[in-house]
Formats: sequence, C-alpha cells, structure tokens
Amino acid sequence: MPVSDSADPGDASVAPGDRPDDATDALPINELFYSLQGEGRLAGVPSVFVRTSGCNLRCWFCDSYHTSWEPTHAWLDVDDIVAEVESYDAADHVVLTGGEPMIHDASVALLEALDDRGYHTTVETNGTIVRDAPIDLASVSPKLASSTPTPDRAPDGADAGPWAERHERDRIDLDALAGLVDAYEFQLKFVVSDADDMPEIREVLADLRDAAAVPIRDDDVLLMPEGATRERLAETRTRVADLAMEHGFRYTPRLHVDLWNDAPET
Ligand SMILES: C[S@@+](CC[C@H](N)C(=O)[O-])C[C@H]1O[C@@H](n2cnc3c(N)ncnc32)[C@H](O)[C@@H]1O
Ligand SMILES: Nc1nc2[nH]cc(C(=O)O)c2c(=O)[nH]1
Ligand code: SF4
Ligand SMILES: [Mg+2]
Repeated sequence: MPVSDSADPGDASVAPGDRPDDATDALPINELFYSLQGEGRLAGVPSVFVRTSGCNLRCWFCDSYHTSWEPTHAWLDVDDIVAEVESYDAADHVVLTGGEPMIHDASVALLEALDDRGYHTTVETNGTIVRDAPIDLASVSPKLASSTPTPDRAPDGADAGPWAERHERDRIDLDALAGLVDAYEFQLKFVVSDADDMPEIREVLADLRDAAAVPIRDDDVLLMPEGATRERLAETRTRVADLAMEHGFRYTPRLHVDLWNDAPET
C-alpha cells in the first residue's frame, strides 16, 4: 500500500501541524507492504513491513530518503495499520521500520497490538532510543562516522546543513544501545562501506560489551554492505564479506536489493 502524500519540512520528526487532533494512537506511515525480510538473521522470511516517517538522524546514504531527508506519509490509526497487516494472510512476521520508528510514542501501541495477535515483531532501529514494548528482535544498526553527511556527501539535492553536526552528536548513544541489548533479543547490524569502518566497529563493540549486562557474541554482529542499488552493492559486497571473515563477524546480504533493486514496497 503506497501511503505517502503530505510532505514535511524535514526536521527530526514529522511536522506536528499535519497530525490529526484525535490521533492519539496514529503513526505517520510512508509505506506498508509485504516482502521477504532482506537483511539480518531472519533474511528470507516473508514479512509485512510498516515504514514510519521521520528520523532523528540523517545518514548520507539513507535508502529511505522519503522518511528522513524529505519525509512523506499519511497518518494512520494503529487499528487501521493492524487491519492492513492482517490482510496479508500468509505473514506471521512484521517488521517495524522507518525512518526511525522509535521516535514515535504510538509505535508501542502498534507493537502491543501486533503481539496480542501473535505476530513476531522485528524493529529496525538506529539504536538511539529505548522504549518498553513487545519486540521479538531488536535489529539495531548503530551509525558509524562514515554515515555522517557533509557538504560533499549528502543525497542529491539535499543540504547537509545543520545535520552534519547534529547527526555526529547523536548517532551513538551507549546507554541506549546497552538498554536495547539488555532488554531484547538483538542483532547489531553495521553498514560497512570499506575497511576504514572496522576500527570504529571494534571500538563501539568494546564499549558496548563494557556497558551491557548481557554477552554480545561475534555472531550477534552483522556486517551489511552499504548500497541502495545493485550497482553500488556490486562494489561493496565482496569486500564486506571478506571483512566479515577476517574479523569473525556475520555477513548479511541485502536480498531486496539483489532481487528488486530496492524498488518502493520491496
Ligand atoms: C532505513 S533504515 C530504518 C531503521 C533505522 N532508522 C536504522 O537506520 O536502523 C533500515 C536499515 O537500512 C540500513 N540502510 C539504510 N541505507 C542503507 C544503505 N545505503 N546501504 C545499506 N544499508 C542501509 C540501515 O542501516 C538500517 O539497518
Ligand atoms: N525486503 C526488505 N527487507 C528489509 N529489511 C529491513 C528493511 C528496512 O528498510 O528497514 C527492509 C526493506 O526495506 N525491505
Ligand atoms: S538512521 Fe535510518 S532512517 Fe535515519 S537517516 Fe539513517 S538509515 Fe535513514
Ligand atoms: Mg530498506
């Protein structure tokens, strides 16, 4: 279901002005669709994707530009989202993603409603916000320095502007990361462009192992090649696979890019 219509000015969240007054349990939804989980330890599992709009970060490479740099969405009540999810009869997994789904209070109500109906829930999150919700897999993708937008490195036509500083300030929050790994089944999914990313991954991991109460195994750590197109993935995936073997971490493909070139609703 394509549901993007109203445009926003592109601040951290979505513009409050276009939110219906009675929308206590509503979410700004950019798209809702049925596909295969393309990433991580559940890659290949048929899943319904609920993509919220609005993000507190601005990765230069964001493959969901219309939820971050230029957010678009329609406001949907949680009940209506659940009904749409239920219309995909074959699915028993739901992936809540964005944008950053954890910036929205109503994500908790949605996850509770999905849990009540027996769905397995994955939340795709940048790991900067912790909420208490029924999450079966916290798919945490901490953002490295190489994700920070700069005047030379921003999506086409976008102005990194104040986001360079803000993204850099907010992208790693060790307390939030520790809160997530302590509370939920988790995977840590790092977007990797090249070998220069590895020292920071090892540093974040060492700090997180100190901060967390639970063990973080090397196979909880996934290296995902940076690339929103087949062409770009062809440049990154083999070197990222080699890095996974060299460091003893897990590699994750991006099946939806291989299969559908990351077209909308895939
Ligand atoms: C669009 S984000 C939404 C969830 C959350 N904001 C986050 O970043 O984890 C979904 C996933 O796509 C990854 N991602 C975004 N752009 C990418 C790109 N160009 N190449 C590889 N992974 C990318 C993110 O790191 C995250 O794991
Ligand atoms: N097929 C498919 N799998 C995905 N796994 C995580 C995604 C996301 O954008 O969060 C995603 C996505 O956009 N499509
Ligand atoms: S944190 Fe996620 S949604 Fe936000 S800009 Fe980065 S990849 Fe895009
Ligand atoms: Mg995606």
